Amino acid sequence: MPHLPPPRAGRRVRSRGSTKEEGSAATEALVVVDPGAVSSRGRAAGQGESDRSTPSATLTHGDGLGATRGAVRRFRLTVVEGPARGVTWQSTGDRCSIGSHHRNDLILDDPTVSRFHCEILVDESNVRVRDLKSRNGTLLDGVAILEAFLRVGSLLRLGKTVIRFDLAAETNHLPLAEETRFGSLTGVSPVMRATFVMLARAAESDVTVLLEGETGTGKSQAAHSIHKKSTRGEGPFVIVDCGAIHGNLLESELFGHERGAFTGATERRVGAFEEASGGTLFLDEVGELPVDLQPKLLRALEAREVRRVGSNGYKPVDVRVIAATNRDLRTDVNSGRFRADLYFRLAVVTIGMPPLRRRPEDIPALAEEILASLRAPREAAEQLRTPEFFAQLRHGAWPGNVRELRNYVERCLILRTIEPTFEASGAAEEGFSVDPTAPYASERERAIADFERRYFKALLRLHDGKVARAAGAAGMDRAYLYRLLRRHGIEP
Ligand SMILES: Nc1ncnc2c1ncn2[C@@H]1O[C@H](COP(=O)(O)OP(=O)(O)OP(=O)(O)O)[C@@H](O)[C@H]1O
Repeated sequence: MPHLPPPRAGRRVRSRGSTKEEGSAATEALVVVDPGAVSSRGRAAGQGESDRSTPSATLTHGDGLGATRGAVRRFRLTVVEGPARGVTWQSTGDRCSIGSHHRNDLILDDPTVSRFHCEILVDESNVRVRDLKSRNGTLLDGVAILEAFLRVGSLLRLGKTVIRFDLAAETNHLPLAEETRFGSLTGVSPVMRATFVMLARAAESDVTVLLEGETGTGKSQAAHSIHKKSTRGEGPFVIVDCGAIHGNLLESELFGHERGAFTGATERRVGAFEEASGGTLFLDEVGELPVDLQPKLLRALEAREVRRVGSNGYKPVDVRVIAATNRDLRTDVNSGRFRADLYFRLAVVTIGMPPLRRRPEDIPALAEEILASLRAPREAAEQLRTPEFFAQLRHGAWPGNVRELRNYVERCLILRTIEPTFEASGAAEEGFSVDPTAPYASERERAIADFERRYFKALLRLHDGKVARAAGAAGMDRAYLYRLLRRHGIEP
């Protein structure tokens, strides 16, 4: 698998490590409503989930298209209570962000609604609502939720506003790339091919892009691939890891400094913006940018000119900016940790890199590519190319996504043995394992996915692989159980 090449003239800095409105939600609960309830009302069966969020940007899609046909059910929202009563909204894609800010899909002019209050995401198997750390919380049928499945007729309360959710009979068709590669990224799954469409469109323009996704999902690779395919591809690609550099130094890293600007500034230094001139500046972990630096970055993005620390004058720069984050910055905007104006400057286009657990069908292709890139002796690689090995890979939880997959395959290759995957080892021994370095929302997601996989495997073992019997014993619809088994790649 190709690694990100060392950037030309660039460098990579590795990571170190209003007043309260009415209707405040006192407690929050994670409500998981059986999505089968939606299916039984005529929804198309399928697989995939989605968790990434995006504002109403020019290029959006769901990471949970799960759509072999690239289609998701259309849905409709009706405001039934509150200042916007009577307003209706119909989806044209796979999501709807709701809030009082004008960059939402459904804009609610209600002071009790947060700027980015919540988001609704649809994929082939379910529809979910996710609260974006709103001030007054999101209540689903009277219960405060962080994330929950929606049913037809569900009522969502956001402050003083109540919205009814309905599915339409029609579907929305979302574009999928025919190619199974984009630059150095590989993906055969519909969700990855949908991502490739977004990345390709971003490469055609000079627009600022915000890449969102968990660690190891390929954000850096995506940024570099966009750069290479853009008209700036021959120019420099400069990377600054905003989470790795201390505040003061970060300012100098980004904008440069004059000699004597501060203690230790013995030489004049050109910053990343100037260094990337004619090319692309990649701001990794942009959510870590200290609050006092945010206005300076905003100014640089707006005016396309920078001022070195210790200098009086501004210098124009010709740079395309791509930023990446493993957090949902909208929640940081709500909490005041990230400036809204900077967020919008960065998120002109937002693209979500889907986690590997949402696209297990990509794993064999990725593993093949990893094996080829490791240039191992043929016989050693052949030993691993077994159906058992690939089946095990598909069942892994991969909280570290493609990076973890790569490390795992490499380890197996070196040790010439098939080691237990994360799920098979840690989770089975301890019953439950968590990664406290990962964001809470993604860890919770992973825990739920882990639980489902282990539960269904144990359930099937208990019932000798008889799905109908297992479904009956578990109190589930058989078709729904089949669908979940398919989603998790579990063979009955
Ligand atoms: N779709 C993909 N196809 C091929 N390789 C991939 C893909 N996604 C990720 N990788 C590989 O996974 C590893 C991690 O990718 P990358 O560094 O781009 O992830 P990231 O999202 O930027 O991670 P972090 O947030 O931790 O910086 C790299 O070795 C990269 O080559």
